[in-house]
Parts: sequence; C-alpha cells; structure tokens
Amino acid sequence: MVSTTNSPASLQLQPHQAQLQQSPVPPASSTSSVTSLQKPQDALLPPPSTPFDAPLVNGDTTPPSTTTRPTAHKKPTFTTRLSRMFSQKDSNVESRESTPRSSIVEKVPEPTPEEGSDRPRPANPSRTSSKTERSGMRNGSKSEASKKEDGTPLPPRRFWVDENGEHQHMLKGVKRQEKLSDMVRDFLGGKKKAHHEDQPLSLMSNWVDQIKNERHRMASDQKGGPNSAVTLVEKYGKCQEIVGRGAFGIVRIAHKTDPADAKHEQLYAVKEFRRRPQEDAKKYSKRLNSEFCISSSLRHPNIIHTLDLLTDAKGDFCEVMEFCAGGDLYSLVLANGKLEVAEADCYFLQLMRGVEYIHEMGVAHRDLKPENLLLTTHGALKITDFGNGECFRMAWETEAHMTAGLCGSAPYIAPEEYTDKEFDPRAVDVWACGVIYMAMRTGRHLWRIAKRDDDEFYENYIRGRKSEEGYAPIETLHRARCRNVIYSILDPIASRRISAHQVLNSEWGKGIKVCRAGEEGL
Ligand SMILES: Nc1ncnc2c1ncn2[C@@H]1O[C@H](COP(=O)(O)OP(=O)(O)OP(=O)(O)O)[C@@H](O)[C@H]1O
Repeated sequence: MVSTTNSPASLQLQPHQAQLQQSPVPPASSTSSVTSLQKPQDALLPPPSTPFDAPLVNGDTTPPSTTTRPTAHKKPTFTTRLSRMFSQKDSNVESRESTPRSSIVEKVPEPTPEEGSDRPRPANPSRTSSKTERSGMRNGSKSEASKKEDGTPLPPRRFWVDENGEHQHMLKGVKRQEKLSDMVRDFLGGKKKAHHEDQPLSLMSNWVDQIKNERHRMASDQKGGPNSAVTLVEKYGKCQEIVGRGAFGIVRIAHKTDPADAKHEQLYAVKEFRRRPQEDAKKYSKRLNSEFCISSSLRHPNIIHTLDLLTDAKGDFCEVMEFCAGGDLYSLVLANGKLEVAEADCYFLQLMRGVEYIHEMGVAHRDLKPENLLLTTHGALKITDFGNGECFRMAWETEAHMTAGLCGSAPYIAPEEYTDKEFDPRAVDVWACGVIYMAMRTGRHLWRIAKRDDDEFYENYIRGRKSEEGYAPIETLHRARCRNVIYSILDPIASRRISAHQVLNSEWGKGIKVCRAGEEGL
C-alpha cells in the first residue's frame, strides 16, 4: 500500500540514486559556470534552482560555459551543493509487467542499420505483475486520509484516486511555497545542511547564492512598487503579489473585481518584461512581440492562455495570462520529491498533448523544463514561456525548417544541440519532455548536460541504454512500456527519436489516465 499524501520530505536516497552517487561527477566546470537562476515562486521565496540550468540564447553556438544569452546573467554560478528532498517512503511503486521482447513502443521509428544495437530496450521478461502494484497508490476519498490513527490531522493530500478509479490533484501553490520558505529558512539557519550536500544531481543544489541574489532583487523591486499603468489596472485590476520571477521580468497576480458581483475577483497573471542588458528598444519590443504573437495564437487546454500585451506606466511591456494557482511543476517536485506514478503520468500526458498541439501549429517551445509548466489547483498542466519559441513552419508551408544553436536549460537540452549541424526543433522539445518525466519520477535530474565528454551520467546513460541491464534510473520505471517510451524519447539519435504524436499513441501513452481538470484545462 502506498501513501498518496504529501509525505514528509526526507533525505533518503533511492537505490538508483545511490548508484549514481558512486560515479563521481566531474568537477563543475562548464556546467557550473552556466548555472542559471530559477524562478522564485512568490515574494517570500528565493528562486528554487536546478543545479545545472543554463538558459542559452537561441542561435548561440558557444559552449554552455560561455553562454552568451543575456538571460544567463540573472542566474549566478553555483558550486555549493545543498540538500534535496525525497519522499520518505517509496511511494512510486508501480506495476511490473511482463512484456514480450517484441512489445516495444508502437510506431517507434526503426533504427538505422548503423544504429541497430541502440534502440528501445526490450522488457525484462522476468518482471512480474501484481494487482496491488498495478494500482500504484492507495485508493480512497479525500476525507479518509484527513486524520492519522491517533486522531491528529494529516497534511492535505495533493493526489489521490477515487473509488471509481479516477484520480484527483489538489495543489496549494501557496502552501508549497511556505514549505519551500521553511526549507530556505532551515538552510540559512544552518539546519539540514550537510546531509546531502554532495548529491550531484539534486534539484535543490546551489540555492544559497540564488537566495542572496533574490533577496537583493526583492529589495530593489520594493522601491518601484507594483505596476501602476491605468489601462492595465483598468482592464485587469491591480497587480499585487509576486508569483514568480523569470530572467528579466517578474510575474504578479492582478486582481480584477467582477463588475457584476463585487465579492468576486478574477485573477490574472501579469508578466512584466524587463529589458535585458545591451538590448535596444527595437530588439526588446521584437522579443516581446514574438513571444506574445506565438503564445496568444495558441489555444489548447495544456497551453497557457495569453490574453494581452500592454505597457505599464514605466514603459515596460506586460503580458497578461490566465493565472495558474497551483504553481509550477518545478516547485511541486522540489517540495515533494518524486511524484506518484499516476500523478507523474497524468502531468506527462498533458505535457505531451500540449507539445503535440504546438508542433502541429508549427511552433517549437525550445525551453521546456518544469519551471515552465504551470499547474492549476486541480492539476491541469499548462506550458508557458514562449520566449524562446520558434516557428519552424509557416501556415502556408508543409515542410518544417531545421534550426541550429543552443537554447534552453542545460539538463534538458538535447544532444544534437551541441553539434554544428541543423536539427529538428520538435525533437529537442520531445527530448526535454523525457528529462522532465524522469525528474518527476526520481526527484532529480538525469544528468547535468547531455554531452558524453562532459558528463559522466550522460556517458553512463549512453552505455547503459545499449546494454542488457539498461540505465539504472530508467530501469526503476517498472513498467516495460513506460521504459521503452522513455528510452525512445531519450534517443541520442534525433532522427530516430519518437514524436509527441507517437508518444501519445504508444501503448503506454494510450493507457495513461488524465484527470478531468487536465482534460479540460481547468
Ligand atoms: N500564468 C501564471 N500563473 C502562475 N504563475 C506563473 C504564471 N506565469 C509565470 N508564473 C510563475 O512565474 C515564473 C516565471 O515565469 P516565466 O517562466 O514565464 O518567466 P521568464 O522570464 O520567461 O523566465 P525565463 O526566461 O527565466 O525562463 C514561473 O516559473 C511561474 O512560477
């Protein structure tokens, strides 16, 4: 039986994590120097960080250590490794299936002859299945889990399965942020520090500098006060609390009172764009317009709904979006450690639906990462931040344009981006989705950077995926059909990688249950 609650965070290692630790991480060289600052979740919080994030400019072919993207300056270099949080119990027990060797992902492109040995690995036929394991979590109503045996209240559950087999999410962004604040306080106060400082792939690594940096920025923000543009305020209400920070902008909640019912407020997220250093007015407005043009033309339950682009009193552009009160996926994983299997699967499927949709529309995101996946309180996932978005096919075209250059955050960047050759931007989005899925399932990154010479974890992966044993972190995904899809997504040969459409049509993809909120985007 598996708990479905927000289990108390602990610092336990999972087996594959222990295994990972045995491999010393190469000294933080190129990757550490491009570590990027992550977004804070609210005004109280320092920005959570992934240790190896490196936002890189589209078209920038310099190595990550010398990224030229101005946004990288917001994210300081970190070498300090802090602790991470893992669920105390292994709450991710999932079904083990016996799948015949031939049963791999449907419609997975056939390997090219020269790559024949490196293909989605067959299932281990010795794996057994069990009904209990298949359920993957404790069933029951929300109230059922509200008290412990001794009568003391349990923390509210973020995920559970109803008796009818449907699951539900209940996310409290603010609560999670409080938890993160506590963690920050602990770290600053010197508590819990040493235990896992040296975990190389921790999502929690390298916080301290970010915390300092964030405090500094918050102090300077308070001087300017909230956005006060009349038109913006009139249309969407007053911008108040900060819900997030990006590279050069902050995101606030605007509260608009319903004219028909003064008791009701409509909330919007307002992203304020700041000009990057060395960005002239023309470039600035072009950047924002292209982000706005892309995002406002997309309508899908799993894509953030962008409503408007306005300037505020200071002349800064502000993008108005629907507000997602559940926070972002990064904070969820950071605060809770690895997610439940069905929970992660639900988010993953929503992500793939969003990605399939944008690809059909001729748009690649090019910066998919948990920070850019927003959640509603009921668990609808929405892709946001099209600042690096790319139109690879115009409406009148049938063929996709290839692209070149590094773009995104290091742990999520596909290997072909490090080559001089042009590549399909859709495939790099799909690669990032595979890394994101693994982050949800393990609570950590697979590697710092997908470069064999620079990252031992990635090197091990490339070797492992060809071997009978497979790659340990992926092998912990007990369902063969799931593993096969993940291996097919994380195929280092981009031309062979499966598409979002194929993921959705795989045996595993078709079997994933999405919650109602996720179906409807509510
Ligand atoms: N619509 C929204 N609802 C709720 N929170 C949001 C919304 N949009 C953004 N946020 C929060 O703000 C954070 C920063 O937003 P976003 O990624 O769009 O900024 P950015 O400047 O483009 O970031 P970067 O360029 O660093 O990737 C998000 O990670 C999220 O936590």
